[in-house]
Amino acid sequence: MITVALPKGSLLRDSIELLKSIGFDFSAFLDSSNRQLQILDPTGTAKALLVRAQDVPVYVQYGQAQLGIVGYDVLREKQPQVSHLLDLGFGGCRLSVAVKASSPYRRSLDLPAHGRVASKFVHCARDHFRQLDLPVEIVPLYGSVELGPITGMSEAIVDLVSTGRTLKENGLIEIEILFESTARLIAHPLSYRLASDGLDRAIAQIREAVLTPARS
Ligand SMILES: Nc1ncnc2c1ncn2[C@@H]1O[C@H](COP(=O)(O)OP(=O)(O)OP(=O)(O)O)[C@@H](O)[C@H]1O
Ligand SMILES: O=P(O)(O)OC[C@H]1O[C@H](OP(=O)(O)OP(=O)(O)O)[C@H](O)[C@@H]1O
Repeated sequence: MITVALPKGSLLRDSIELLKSIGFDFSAFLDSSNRQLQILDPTGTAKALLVRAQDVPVYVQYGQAQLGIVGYDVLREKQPQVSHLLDLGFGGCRLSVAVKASSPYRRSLDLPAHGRVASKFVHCARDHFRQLDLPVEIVPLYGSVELGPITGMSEAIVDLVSTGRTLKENGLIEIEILFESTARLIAHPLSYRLASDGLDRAIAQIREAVLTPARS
């Protein structure tokens, strides 16, 4: 029995579609009335756990799930001890620095020393400003990070940008990209090495499905 940890939110639909293309059906997680956090595929050969995006690597690192699907951004932020297997190609976004469009800042180095930067990605943000040798205070938030500069709580944010619509509608502009992100397939290192429970076959099928443009 293979167990896969799936992220709630933005990546869920594409993750379920990908697994469906290799014969595992977890579409019950897309039903808004569903409250089950663990479901069996109808064939009884695989199980899925529905977890918060940032918790996917936790279940994989500790071996409760042999496989997981998670954004590269989360892997950069959390640095979990998991095997990185495959870029799945969906969930494209980037981690960027953004400021109020009306501010004078046009690159990270324009920000004032000891200014505040709000982010859900505190480690990535800290690393970015440390590399620039610019001392800033990183203010940890859990969401709606754009409110930092809008309310005057912070000069800047480090947050995910995809279409750019959220920034635009909140009067912010992107001034620097830290890195690009897509969804990744990760594995529990020991399970991957032992290739137990048909894991190698499932990984090969996922690889094939990702390389084949049209999924059924
Ligand atoms: N706007 C977006 N467009 C495309 N992919 C995104 C977007 N926002 C986030 N992602 C990707 O989806 C993953 C999950 O993001 P999502 O916004 O669903 O959850 P979250 O808000 O990070 O998690 P939680 O709600 O548990 O705090 C991110 O780690 C990223 O890889
Ligand atoms: O560039 P866009 O396509 O507008 O997408 C970017 C938005 O998506 C994510 O927010 P999410 O929906 O996860 O909300 P939260 O992080 O604020 O909780 C991210 O934090 C941005 O706010």
